[in-house]
Amino acid sequence: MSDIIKTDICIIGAGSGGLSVAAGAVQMGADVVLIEKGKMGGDCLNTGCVPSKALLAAAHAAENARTAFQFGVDTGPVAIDFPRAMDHVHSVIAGIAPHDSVERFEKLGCRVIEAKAHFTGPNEVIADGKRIHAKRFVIATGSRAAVPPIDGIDAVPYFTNETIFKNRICPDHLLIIGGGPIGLEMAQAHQQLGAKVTVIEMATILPKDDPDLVAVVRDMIESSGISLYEKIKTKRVETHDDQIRVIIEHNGADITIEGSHLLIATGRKPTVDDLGLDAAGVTYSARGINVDKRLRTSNSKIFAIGDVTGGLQFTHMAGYDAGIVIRNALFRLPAKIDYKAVPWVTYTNPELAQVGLSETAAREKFGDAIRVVTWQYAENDRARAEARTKGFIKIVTTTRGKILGAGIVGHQAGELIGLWSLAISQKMKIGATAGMIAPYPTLGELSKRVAGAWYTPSLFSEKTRKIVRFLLKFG
Ligand SMILES: Cc1cc2nc3c(=O)[nH]c(=O)nc-3n(C[C@H](O)[C@H](O)[C@H](O)COP(=O)(O)OP(=O)(O)OC[C@H]3O[C@@H](n4cnc5c(N)ncnc54)[C@H](O)[C@@H]3O)c2cc1C
Ligand SMILES: NC(=O)c1ccc[n+]([C@@H]2O[C@H](COP(=O)([O-])OP(=O)(O)OC[C@H]3O[C@@H](n4cnc5c(N)ncnc54)[C@H](O)[C@@H]3O)[C@@H](O)[C@H]2O)c1
Repeated sequence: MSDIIKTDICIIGAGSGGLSVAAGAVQMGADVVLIEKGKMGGDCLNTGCVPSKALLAAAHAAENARTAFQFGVDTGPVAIDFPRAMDHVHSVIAGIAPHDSVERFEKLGCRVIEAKAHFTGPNEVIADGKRIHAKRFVIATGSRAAVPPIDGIDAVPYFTNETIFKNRICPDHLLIIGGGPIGLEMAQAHQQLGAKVTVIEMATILPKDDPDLVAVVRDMIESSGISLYEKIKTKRVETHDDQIRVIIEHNGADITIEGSHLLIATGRKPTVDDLGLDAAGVTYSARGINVDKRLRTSNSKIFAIGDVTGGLQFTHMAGYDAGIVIRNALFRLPAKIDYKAVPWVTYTNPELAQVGLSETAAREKFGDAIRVVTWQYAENDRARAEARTKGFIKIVTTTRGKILGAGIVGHQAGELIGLWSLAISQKMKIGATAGMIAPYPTLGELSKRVAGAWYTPSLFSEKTRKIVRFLLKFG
């Protein structure tokens, strides 16, 4: 226990947030110690974004084959080899892993310690028997699945995001408690790979998203054959022979749903246990570590970023937070977080993407002094050519045309939302997108057309017609 390492920055957690701080800081000349107790790359690489999107890609491939007949392409019955779909998932992880590896970070110049870390005081962390004293610490310990205290839950086997990607047998009937992004992405992935799926949600699905956009996803979920129960109380879970039973209360009566497997996808809890936060003088709650706008904790030499702060739990936000910390810790700039233009995407088919204020949030802030314009995928020629006509784009502006928020539900919505993130972060007006030349035929034209729709009432008004008729009198 006598080794003392003195360093500029000590980072606890090598997930999306910790790795971004480490890579940035070391390449800018700081001495960096990076500590990871599990797999390098954290949740996103090993048990989150990457495996979920890889499994969805396999599932969408199956669905595309099933629906290819509409293009005159007959595939015959589609056979799913579930273990090979999982092999695809793990080959994608393995392909990305070197980028997040101990070897790469050591090559960059970081000292990587593979052990569990905890604070022993305001300026000391211990890991692997080494005492680390740093000018600044960064806590980037992420989050884990929060399992609700449902009666009987401790006596039934269930998956969380940490175990579901290890499963190599296609469930006969996957029961999913929780209809957020994890629940819905996994529901669609498994349904398209051949499982029967039931989703049980205590509120409404995707409760953080615009209900008009969510309605399109709900329609897709239900029409694909997934059973969906919303506004439901889960009373109890139990095993029966080799099956799992979920007992729910529906319209005042108890209903028993029986399935072969259970996935819990009911949100996250921050990883704050056994970190010695009290010794470090860092305050926290069940939601996560408290931080100010510069991401400093109650101990100003210790920063916290990413999921552990309980904010917007996305990989791109952990990366964004990392940039704020680098500016504060390395350059002593008072950089502050600004979450006005944070996009997020749920990668179901159709995808649902959102950035800025939703219509509801905008009405709460501006009352009726907003304008809302929409444009349907069905009116986009590329969407028609690809038979992807479900969905629409919705833009919310001030009455003077400042863009406040954008929501898109439809094919490739996640690829389309970037333009609107930029527009909001740069405080652009709707005229900028209306005037943009969009290549034809692309889904990108949706953005131009919805912006054009903003001008339709004034452009094709009686007043404009009068002006045009007047000007035409002059030849
Ligand atoms: C199924 C699923 C799908 C997702 N899909 C997406 C998506 O498509 N897009 C998106 O943007 N986000 C997605 N997310 C969210 C995303 O994974 C997280 O927001 C992101 O990983 C958070 O990064 P982080 O660095 O804060 O934490 P993590 O990635 O969780 O990293 C924290 C690291 O800290 C380590 N650690 C914890 N305690 C200690 C300790 N005491 N000592 C040493 N090390 C420690 C952990 O082992 C872990 O490696 C998904 C999440 C899940 C679960
Ligand atoms: N595409 C993406 O970017 C993506 C994908 C997956 C996860 N994530 C991130 O991971 C986070 C966690 O995802 P998540 O889906 O677990 O959490 P979530 O908090 O977003 O959704 C959980 C859902 O479970 C419901 N729920 C909670 N307790 C319940 C109970 N007892 N019975 C029935 N329903 C219950 C909630 O009402 C909610 O709709 C997300 O919020 C997001 O930040 C992102």
